[in-house]
Amino acid sequence: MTTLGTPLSPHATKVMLLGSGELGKEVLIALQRLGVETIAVDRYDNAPGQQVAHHARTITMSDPAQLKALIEAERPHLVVPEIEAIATPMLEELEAAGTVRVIPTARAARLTMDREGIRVLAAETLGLPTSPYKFCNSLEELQAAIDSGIGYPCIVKPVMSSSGKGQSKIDGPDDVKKAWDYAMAGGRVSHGRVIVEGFIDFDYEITQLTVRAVGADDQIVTSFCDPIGHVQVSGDYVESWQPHPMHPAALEKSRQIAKAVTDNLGGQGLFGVELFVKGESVWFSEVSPRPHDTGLVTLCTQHQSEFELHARAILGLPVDTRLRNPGASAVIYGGVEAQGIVFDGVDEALRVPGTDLRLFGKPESFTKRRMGVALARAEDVDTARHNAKLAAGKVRPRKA
Ligand SMILES: Nc1ncnc2c1ncn2[C@@H]1O[C@H](COP(=O)(O)OP(=O)(O)OP(=O)(O)O)[C@@H](O)[C@H]1O
Ligand SMILES: NCC(=O)N[C@@H]1O[C@H](COP(=O)([O-])[O-])[C@@H](O)[C@H]1O
Ligand SMILES: [Mg+2]
Repeated sequence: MTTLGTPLSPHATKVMLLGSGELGKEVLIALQRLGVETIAVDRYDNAPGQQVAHHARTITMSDPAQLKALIEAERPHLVVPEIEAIATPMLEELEAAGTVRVIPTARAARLTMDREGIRVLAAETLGLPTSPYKFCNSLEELQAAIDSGIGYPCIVKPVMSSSGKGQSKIDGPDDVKKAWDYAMAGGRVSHGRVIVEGFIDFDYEITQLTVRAVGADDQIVTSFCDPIGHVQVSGDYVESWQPHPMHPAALEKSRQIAKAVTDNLGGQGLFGVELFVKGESVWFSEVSPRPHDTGLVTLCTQHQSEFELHARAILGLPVDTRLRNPGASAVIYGGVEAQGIVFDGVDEALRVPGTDLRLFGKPESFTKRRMGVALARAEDVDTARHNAKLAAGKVRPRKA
């Protein structure tokens, strides 16, 4: 049985988000609606989620001492990682000591914190199909890995990074040094280590949202959302849509892979399993043990968005993953480097039929920082994609 309390009272159900960007903000809103007391943590003040939570805290989440002190001071019932760059070994310690429950588990947060833990688990422990890969600590090791089997083209990424930061494609020997230098500059936490992956020439890629929630008989039940198709530019998502039509065999394989990975990671919550598909072949790419950026589209397509699904699943509540209607999302980048920007054309954007917007409220804009997203629902995915891109293009961020 799940019992929920009253926020700001001695019997509050308290949830702490570690990372409070656009994805955390929506999880926080879903939790608020259920009367959960929320604590939004991030590395900077006024992060999107901090603007909607009961409490806002700013710390260096990759510092184990700061993380421990905050968790011990706040004593949340659940700690919900929202980004990778967290001192996850400390979360494991606190979970083992019974201080807190980590979503989905502290081990899952540690394994997915960098590319190495999850890739070794998927490819070597679980034997799932992935791109060929190698981890390298220097430019020389990178060149050797490419020469001894990975070949060209290939992709280099810092072991700890996300949203394509520090990622580049290498087409030939001339690109190797540039890719190494770019990776060194682009990781969220500098590690001096990269993964080089053989390039998969896929037909399309999907995110298979997968939920582990408590069923009627108190057992964990796995359920799947409809596949989400997406387009990535420089390793960052720019457009997503749902449902993405798939060959039944490819869908079946995708779900088998998603089940194998999420069974192993365990716990309760929503996962975004990233897969590459070519014909009936499917490769595992990576997994987020939390809502996925491409899943922002579910805000306009599902009865329960990925954020509501996550909130429900972590609280032990039932979930409904059904699609309501086709839809699409299109990203709005900052386009400028400035604090406190303004957005022109919001009215024009919302005149596009079936559209909605999320402007995240990030205090500072960078040219390639995701500042908002346009959402469109429609009779079919093609119309939705067209309208989402049209609406996103009408929003014009600028310096105030
Ligand atoms: N081995 C590969 N072959 C072909 N394309 C790839 C490969 N690895 C990555 N990509 C492309 O780059 C995109 C981003 O890669 P990946 O998901 O590993 O980066 P990320 O920084 O973790 O991104 P995010 O945090 O947004 O998920 C993929 O969605 C895919 O489009
Ligand atoms: N692919 C992962 C992803 O999209 N994560 C989302 O981006 C935020 C960081 O944004 P920022 O870099 O603009 O601060 C994170 O907090 C999360 O919401
Ligand atoms: Mg990814």
